[in-house]
Amino acid sequence: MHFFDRLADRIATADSVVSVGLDPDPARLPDSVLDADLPRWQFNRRIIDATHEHAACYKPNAAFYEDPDGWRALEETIAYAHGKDVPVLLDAKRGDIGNTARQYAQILDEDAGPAADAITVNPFLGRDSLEPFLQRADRGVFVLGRTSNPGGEDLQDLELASGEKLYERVVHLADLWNQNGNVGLVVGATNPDELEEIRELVPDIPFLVPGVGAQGGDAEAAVEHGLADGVGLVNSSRGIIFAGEDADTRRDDSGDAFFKAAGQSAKQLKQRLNQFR
Ligand SMILES: O=C(O)c1cc(=O)[nH]c(=O)n1[C@@H]1O[C@H](COP(=O)(O)O)[C@@H](O)[C@H]1O
Repeated sequence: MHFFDRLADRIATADSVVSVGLDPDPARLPDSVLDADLPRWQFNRRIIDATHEHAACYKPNAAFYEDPDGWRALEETIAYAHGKDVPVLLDAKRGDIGNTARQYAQILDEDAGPAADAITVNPFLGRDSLEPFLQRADRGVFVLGRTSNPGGEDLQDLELASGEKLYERVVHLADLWNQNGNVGLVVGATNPDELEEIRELVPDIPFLVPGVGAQGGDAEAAVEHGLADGVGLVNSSRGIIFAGEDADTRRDDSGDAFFKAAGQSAKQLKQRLNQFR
């Protein structure tokens, strides 16, 4: 089954386009998980328990798992999310020469262990760097289009000789690369004008829209322009997983209040986004 069909099913089941970002910064974990064998896995497990009814997908960012314990935590997390019928979008922003890209793409391969259902990729190295991902028709490939960070404009807004901006060229290429119907675009909620413009350029491609919550992006624009035929994702990471981070809650041994706050935050974001769907 194609990734975007699976995602559409999940969006319908959860009545939600919320992507819950699993970015378990070790410096911010609550005391209740610190004694566990794998604190990041214990943290994610409790976040998933608290939020799964409201999650269209989980988006672990690979940066928070790039050490031996981290990869174990990530594998457990992917398997657990799948056990709750929630797809996993690995935010790894991959992009390298073909020979290397083939290795990176193995994270989409179930033979090698719990596999991500989709991945974010960086288009800077061009089509061959993305080919090993694009050819996996059953997996989603989200190409960075216009990112949410302030420095995104340094390169992405550059005007080419053709008069197009660089991000517009990337969007056009992503459309060409979408021969298997598995390409999405990453467009930050902090750029509502670009969101609207990119949606006009590619009416049929689902977006992953990060930047609501901690980065202060525009939730209404994220929904209005992020969805293609009702399919797309609006991500919040810190705004959900650390919603319970006041000093008392964080030190509480049971963790109950901490994780309850994450569940409430995911539910509130779902309800807010649903007003605009
Ligand atoms: O690809 C991404 O998900 C991404 C692209 C982008 O333009 N901006 C962006 O914030 N992200 C990721 O989305 C998440 C946002 O986290 P919060 O700011 O905590 O909600 C992080 O994992 C970022 O790496």
